[in-house]
Amino acid sequence: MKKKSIKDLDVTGKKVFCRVDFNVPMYEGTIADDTRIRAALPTIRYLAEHGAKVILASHMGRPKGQVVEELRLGPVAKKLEELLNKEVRYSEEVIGEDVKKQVSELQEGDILLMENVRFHPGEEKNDANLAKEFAELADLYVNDAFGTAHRAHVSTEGVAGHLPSAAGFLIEKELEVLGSALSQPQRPFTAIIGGAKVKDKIGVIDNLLDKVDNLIIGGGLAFTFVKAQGYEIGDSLLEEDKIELAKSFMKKAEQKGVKFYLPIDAVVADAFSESANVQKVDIDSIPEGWLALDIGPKTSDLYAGVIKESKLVIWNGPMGVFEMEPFAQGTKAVAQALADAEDTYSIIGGGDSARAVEHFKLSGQMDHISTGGGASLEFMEGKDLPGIAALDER
Ligand SMILES: Nc1ncnc2c1ncn2[C@@H]1O[C@H](COP(=O)(O)OP(=O)(O)O)[C@@H](O)[C@H]1O
Ligand SMILES: O=C(OP(=O)(O)O)[C@H](O)COP(=O)(O)O
Repeated sequence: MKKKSIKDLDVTGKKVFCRVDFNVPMYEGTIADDTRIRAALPTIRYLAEHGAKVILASHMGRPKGQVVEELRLGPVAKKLEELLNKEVRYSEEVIGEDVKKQVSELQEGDILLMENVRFHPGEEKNDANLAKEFAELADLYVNDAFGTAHRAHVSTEGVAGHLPSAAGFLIEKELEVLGSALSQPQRPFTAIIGGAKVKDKIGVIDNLLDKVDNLIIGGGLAFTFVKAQGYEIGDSLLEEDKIELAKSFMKKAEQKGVKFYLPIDAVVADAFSESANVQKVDIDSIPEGWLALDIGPKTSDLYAGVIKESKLVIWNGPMGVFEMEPFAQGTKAVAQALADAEDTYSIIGGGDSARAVEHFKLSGQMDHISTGGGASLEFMEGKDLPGIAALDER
């Protein structure tokens, strides 16, 4: 089931609705990491150089169907202009008169970025009317938003039903690299899961247990498991209704002979702040009212040892709140262990994990840095990604 590539489309003179993932981390109004924008450049350049009228669509953050000023794509349009060295038009609305007018004015090779598609309440509901409205803007649909390919939203899935469609270069590359690493994984195969999107990732763990030899848990996610082990976790991140599920995963791991690693110590703070009081404690001693914001040094050593012995490691989600110096050590230790492990093929998945590796200046020592966190995980689980499934076949 090979999907069409943009090279299979005749794009010259055509209006191409191109979904990209410009969900980049922002810090005080500026783009903290432009990896995802750079990753989309080959497709955007190809379209423009082949005379397409390019309409770019992306989301940023989770504005839940409302306009959130800080999540406007203006800074992204500027950054894109800088990277392409070419004018990028920008509309401050998702759909409406301004977008329509600007689209009608596009000449061959011109590029227009529309506003954050998640400002529209229909986007995440995969609303049929919005899909038609997007489709009416264009002649062709290209999806290059690998990071959002696991979402069945209008701009990633719904609109594909109305237009001839194809995958962009980034999606092709991601599928090729991830597909070949996972078709017959080198073993021991280790997955490291961290970060804060507990709801999203907890289900992934279930499926990974069928595939991996070692499963390492860190980040905010870990504390639902620590609680399930029977320890007190103070005010750490907790998904109360997932405790039973966490218990069942630990049982499944045991039955399947998968080694399941959880933090044995933690860095705790009395507030979610860089200037909080901080201490390192064993996992059974998290004080009441304190928050665990990083794995501790004993855990870092334990995890580094497992990484060293692995042949393939996929890593999604930081081990702690690495953006704040006092809670960055765990993430740094894991990144460093991956960088040092020469016989280990390392795949980094996800915006924040990629940002962490970049932050520690270790990107060059990783084998593949995926632009998708949740998307790469779901792909590795063997799930169909709706944003890819919806594209035309060759
Ligand atoms: N112990 C923790 N408590 C709260 N937040 C955490 C903790 N550990 C990591 N985080 C946060 O998780 C965020 C990343 O989570 P997530 O979006 O799930 O990762 P990714 O983008 O790599 O998939 C980071 O901003 C980090 O600060
Ligand atoms: O950043 C993203 O996912 P990731 O954090 O799993 O890499 C994508 O842009 C998808 O965003 P979403 O998880 O809000 O749908």
